[in-house]
Amino acid sequence: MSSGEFMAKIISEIGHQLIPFPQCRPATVRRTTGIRCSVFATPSHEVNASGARVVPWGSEIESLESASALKNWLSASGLPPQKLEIRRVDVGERGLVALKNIRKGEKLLFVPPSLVITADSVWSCPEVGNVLKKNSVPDWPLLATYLISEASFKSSSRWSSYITALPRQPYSLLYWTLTELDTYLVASQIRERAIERITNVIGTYEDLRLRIFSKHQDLFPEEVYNIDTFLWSFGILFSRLVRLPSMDGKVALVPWADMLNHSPEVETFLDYDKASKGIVFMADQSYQLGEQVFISYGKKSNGELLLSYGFVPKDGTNPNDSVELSLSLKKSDKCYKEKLEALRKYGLQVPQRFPLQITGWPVEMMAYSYLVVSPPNMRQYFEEMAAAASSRAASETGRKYPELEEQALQYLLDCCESSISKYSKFLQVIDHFFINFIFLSSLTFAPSQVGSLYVE
Ligand SMILES: C[S@@+](CC[C@H](N)C(=O)[O-])C[C@H]1O[C@@H](n2cnc3c(N)ncnc32)[C@H](O)[C@@H]1O
Repeated sequence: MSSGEFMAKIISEIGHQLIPFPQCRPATVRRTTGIRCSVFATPSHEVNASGARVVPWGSEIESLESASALKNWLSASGLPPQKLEIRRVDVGERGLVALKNIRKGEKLLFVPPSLVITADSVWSCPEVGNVLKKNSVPDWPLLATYLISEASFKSSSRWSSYITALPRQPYSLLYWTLTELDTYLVASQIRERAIERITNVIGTYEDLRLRIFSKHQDLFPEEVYNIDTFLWSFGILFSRLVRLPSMDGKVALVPWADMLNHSPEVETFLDYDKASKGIVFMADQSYQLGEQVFISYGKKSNGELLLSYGFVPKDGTNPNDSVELSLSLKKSDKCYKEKLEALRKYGLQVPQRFPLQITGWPVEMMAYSYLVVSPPNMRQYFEEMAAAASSRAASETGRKYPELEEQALQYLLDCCESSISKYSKFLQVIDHFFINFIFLSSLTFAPSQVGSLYVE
């Protein structure tokens, strides 16, 4: 099936049917001959335990051999001596650990700009880069194509050691089948966002293929530039690309620094330091020799971390975790029309989603709930409640209606229960899933990472 057909299928079948993902297509091995700029392009896609096609570059994530080759190459290319070292770690499989005791506030890690990949990086095949730039391809698809192009040059590419150390199959929802999304994320908004993201990646590839690749087949052979390699490169970008605030938000892949794993308990992040002219970050806590050092990928919920990085922190460890609760007017409400009008006036929808955090919920959600349960004799307050629910009326936000309090809370409780009840199917399949997981190791997340999906 072509990626276009796949996209049409995923759009038409977003429902509950089982559909194959593109990596399930039979692996075809073709060799390129005499292709200028792609002389090393001979990908022979392997198939992993679950039948997914994996790219012929990168390495298994547990491989430390490629990581130490990366370190040697970086050192020879200008990476100064570092306070951190790549090791196998308990959280994130591979990560950076302290080579000495580190004080809070200490500047950690230094990567010079010459070792950073951005949209301005030099291409091993300049013609490929020129064609993309002439067609005004934006940064993300440009970088995705850059990674594939450099990977196809194998050891002739400047980035060969870096690419070899990248995961061959990044942990990413891009590799989940629709059945897996339906099974494990049935009641989560992340399911829709994952489908949207997969559809966007496929759409982006299709756009590049039709607009550019098909017109320059000598530069962009399908053996190299196909949906499997694009799923890989976008998976790498989603899980490793950083935005550098001090470089006007420029996006970059920062070899070495991208070996840092995320902890919800730290706030420090990577940035360009204008004074020392390199990528650095400050430790916001002290570390003992041999301890893993973390950065923050942002204040993200467990669902958002799963969406971009393919993992979920251990239960209860993410203070930024939140789930979205969907509230709606009751169809049987005698004042349905009036309430709907009031909500629309303040830009609210039916249903409307609100974020629920372990630490509390937004006052706007309570106001929406008051409106849902308020009886006809309180119609003079409908607008006031809708305004408070939209947070447009600062003075009304947080106002209480004691006579409605119990009903409003009961309504919220019912909504929570109804949302959680969608996971009954999940609970039934979980045992089955674990048995399969142990024997096939076929899914892209570890059992310890599954637990908190339940609460979404
Ligand atoms: C920027 S990379 C970090 C380096 C990565 N561990 C490696 O070996 O290539 C991001 C990926 O690391 C893993 N990761 C990062 N933080 C994690 C955490 N707290 N728990 C589990 N996996 C994590 C996820 O697979 C994520 O997609």
